[in-house]
Order: sequence, then structure tokens, then C-alpha cells
Amino acid sequence: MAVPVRPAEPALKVALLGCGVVGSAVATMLVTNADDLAARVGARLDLIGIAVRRPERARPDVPVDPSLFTADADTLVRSADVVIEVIGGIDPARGLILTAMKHGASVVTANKALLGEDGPTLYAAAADAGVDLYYEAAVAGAIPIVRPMRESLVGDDVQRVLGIVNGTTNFVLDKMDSSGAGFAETVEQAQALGYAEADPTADVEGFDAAAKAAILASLAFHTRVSSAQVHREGITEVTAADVQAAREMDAVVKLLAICELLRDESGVPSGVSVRVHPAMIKRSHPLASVHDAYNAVFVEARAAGELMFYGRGAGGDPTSSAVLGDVVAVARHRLAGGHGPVESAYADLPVVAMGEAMTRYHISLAVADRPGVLASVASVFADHGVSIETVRQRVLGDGESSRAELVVVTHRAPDASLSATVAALTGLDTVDKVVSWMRVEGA
Ligand SMILES: NC(=O)C1=CN([C@@H]2O[C@H](COP(=O)(O)OP(=O)(O)OC[C@H]3O[C@@H](n4cnc5c(N)ncnc54)[C@H](O)[C@@H]3O)[C@@H](O)[C@H]2O)C=CC1
Ligand SMILES: N[C@@H](CC=O)C(=O)O
Ligand code: NA
Repeated sequence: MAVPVRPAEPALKVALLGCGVVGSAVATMLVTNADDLAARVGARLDLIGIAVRRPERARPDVPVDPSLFTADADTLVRSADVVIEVIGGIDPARGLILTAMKHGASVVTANKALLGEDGPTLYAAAADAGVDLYYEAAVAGAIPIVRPMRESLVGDDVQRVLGIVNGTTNFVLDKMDSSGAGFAETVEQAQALGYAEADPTADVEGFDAAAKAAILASLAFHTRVSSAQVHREGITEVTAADVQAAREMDAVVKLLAICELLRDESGVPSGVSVRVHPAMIKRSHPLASVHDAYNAVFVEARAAGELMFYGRGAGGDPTSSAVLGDVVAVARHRLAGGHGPVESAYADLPVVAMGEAMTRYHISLAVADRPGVLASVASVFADHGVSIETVRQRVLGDGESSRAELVVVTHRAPDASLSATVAALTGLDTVDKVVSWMRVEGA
């Protein structure tokens, strides 16, 4: 397709910070797609510099003039119209973004760790400077979810967001389910494929998903939620036995990010619950069919009903798609004047403790197989106000050993009651061991 070339058009100066997995894909798209981007923006996007740690290093895969590489990020951001931050981490990324905004640049970032920790500071700086802060790549990579939450759904009332928002952990859990692969080996594969964070602990311990959950909850409920306020459990404790237990329930184990609006008896919003943890989800649920490093986000809104967003949540090319979409958007605003949405935190709802979240548990117990055991176990649930949905008993061994496995799935109850139930079962005479417990999500 012939691209209309209009050499007399103005140009915008673009600075790129970082040239790793995402930065190198962004630089490549900026250069190889330059004419189309110019036509879409109405101005050329001139890449004026790429800040890296070692500018002298050869980068044959990045088709840019090597003289663009610089170690002086601070000077670079002062002369740009648009700054793309894909360094990651808190500092120096935060300082560079603030300097860029102070000098009049709009900022596009993929940095969920920084937004989750200190988003309000960045929003305030953008508002003070009258520039844009865009971050589509920060949640679920290529999937358009930040813009739908910030703009398309902003006239509706979001009730709940349920998502698989970390590609690395989905990749690992999916391989554990499909091929019984080991944990360490699959994490290494995810790193090699460019899905994992620089330190994969951020992925496997749920920090990355918690930052994304904080961003999603803030947008969904017009309330500031920081990563530190998100209840977080990673996947390092998920065992092959948990995966097998899920399989026996015709379910899979997924690391879920769950953001829920809580209401009082009159239906008035009273708080938000934001959490990240592994959960069993039935194979019939659409999230169960999210394989490999794919992500998916379910949004339940009052008027819209259920929406599902699905696609690639990690990797250089998919992430660069989201970054470039933001670059075009902020570049258009600069040409037309004005800017995109600012922070919306007017609802200012409290973030409730995990104990107040309504959850369901799958609990597997090793018990003695004799009269009265089931009654004693059931009484522990009753004492904690937890209602049982199903109980399954399997005699272990040849039936001579008098041992059995008891699998209990509960109805929803406050998470504090459920965790207290597990603790009480652990101390019960008739229970040899609480073999495993995991939350259950979805219908
Ligand atoms: N890799 C992925 O799939 C995705 C990554 N992201 C986010 O994108 C950002 C970048 O991620 P990756 O490209 O994967 O990381 P990376 O580790 O591959 O690249 C980071 C780059 O920044 C450079 N850098 C670090 N400190 C610097 C400094 N002080 N000055 C100049 N350059 C510096 C590093 O040398 C490296 O080239 C992070 O915020 C990450 O969370 C977001 C979505 C997906
Ligand atoms: N490490 C992240 C990358 C995208 O945010 C992931 O695995 O999803
Ligand atoms: Na996205």
C-alpha cells in the first residue's frame, strides 16, 4: 500500500529509554514502520536517542543508527516531545519520567512495577505539566485493556475484573498441567522467550500480577490501589499434587488477579478487594482455555455485562504493539492540542483485607477411615460458619489400612473463616494431615 509521504509535515522528537526485549522491538517498529506511523500521526516520529547502559555494545538486531545510543538518559529526556520508558524498575525510571514531564514531554511506559508502586505521583506530574501518561503495555501486554478501562467503560459501573495477567506463570502452570513439566525448567523457557521479568521472582511470586491488579482495580473502581495493598500469593508452592487434584475436579490451576467491588446492605459501594493467588478453575470456564503465555481479562460491568479480552500478554513484539499504539495516541494529542484522560480516583474506596474477601476452598485431607470422622470434620466447618458444597471420600491402599482421603469443596465464605477452618482441621485428632488446600474461582 502506498503511504502518502508529506515531507513538509512537522516532526515529533521521540526518546526511547531501554533497549532490551521490549525496547529493541519498539525501536525496530519505529524505524521500519516510520512512513505509516507518520501518515497515522500526521507528523514524523524522529527517534532522537536510545538510552542504554552500554552504548558502545553492538546491537545488530536493532536497525538504527548506532550513534543514537547514549548512556545519558537524563539529557535525552529533556529535549523530547515523547518519551518511551521501557527500562523497568522503580529508579531511575521514575526520576527520568518526572524529568521528561517537567520538560514538557508526554510519556509512554510499560512499567507496571512503577505504576503499581507510585502511579499517583506520575499522574500528578502529568497533570501539572499538561502532558499525557499512557501505559497500555503495562497490563496484559498487547491486549487492549487499559484504554477500554480508562475510556470505553468509563460510563459504566465495573463490578469485577478477573484475569490471567502474567504470561510467565501461565506458561509454567500450563506446561505443568499438559506435560507434567518441572517448575525450574519451564521458568527458564519463559525467560528465553522474553516473557519473564529481568528477575523472574517478580513473575513466580506474583509481584508482577499484583502490580497489574493494582492498576486494573484503580481504573475499574476510581480508587487508588497500590501494589502493596494487593493480597499476593505466587505459584512457587503449587505442587504436581495440586495440579492433579484440580484435574480430578475437571479443573486447572491458574494464577488469577481478582478485583471486586464490595457493597453494603443497601447496595452502596463500600470497598474493594484486590488479590492475586493460584486458584482452581473448571475446564469449562473460558479462562481455563488460556494456554501458553497468553493472557485474558474478564470484566463484569453493570450495563455491559461480561466482556473478555484475550491475547498475548508478554514478549517483545506483542508488547511493542501496545507501546506504539500509545505513542501514536499521545503524538496525535500533541499535534491537535490537549491530552488524554487524567487520574480518576474520586470514589476513594477502602481496600479491604484478604480475610473479608468471599472465597471458596478445595481442601484435601488425609484422615482415619472410621465412624465419626466425617462428622468431626463437618463440625469444624460448621463451627466456622462455612457451608460445604461437596465431599468426596476415597479409601487409601487396600482398605486394610483404615486411612482415607477426604476432599471437601466449600461454598463461598469470608476468606478469614476458611483459613481458620484449615488451621482448625490441622489440629483435629481425626485428621492426619491437611494434604492441600486451594481457592476455587469461577462458577
Ligand atoms: N518483556 C515483556 O514481555 C514485557 C515487559 N514489560 C515491561 O517493559 C519494561 C522493559 O522490560 P524488558 O524489555 O523485558 O526488560 P529488559 O531487561 O529486557 O530491558 C531493559 C533494558 O533497559 C536497560 N536499562 C536498565 N537500566 C537502565 C538505565 N539506568 N539507563 C538506561 N538503560 C537501562 C537495560 O540495559 C535493558 O536493555 C519493564 O517495565 C517490563 O515490566 C511489559 C510488558 C511485557
Ligand atoms: N513478565 C511479564 C511480562 C509482561 O508483563 C509476564 O510474564 O507476563
Ligand atoms: Na495491554
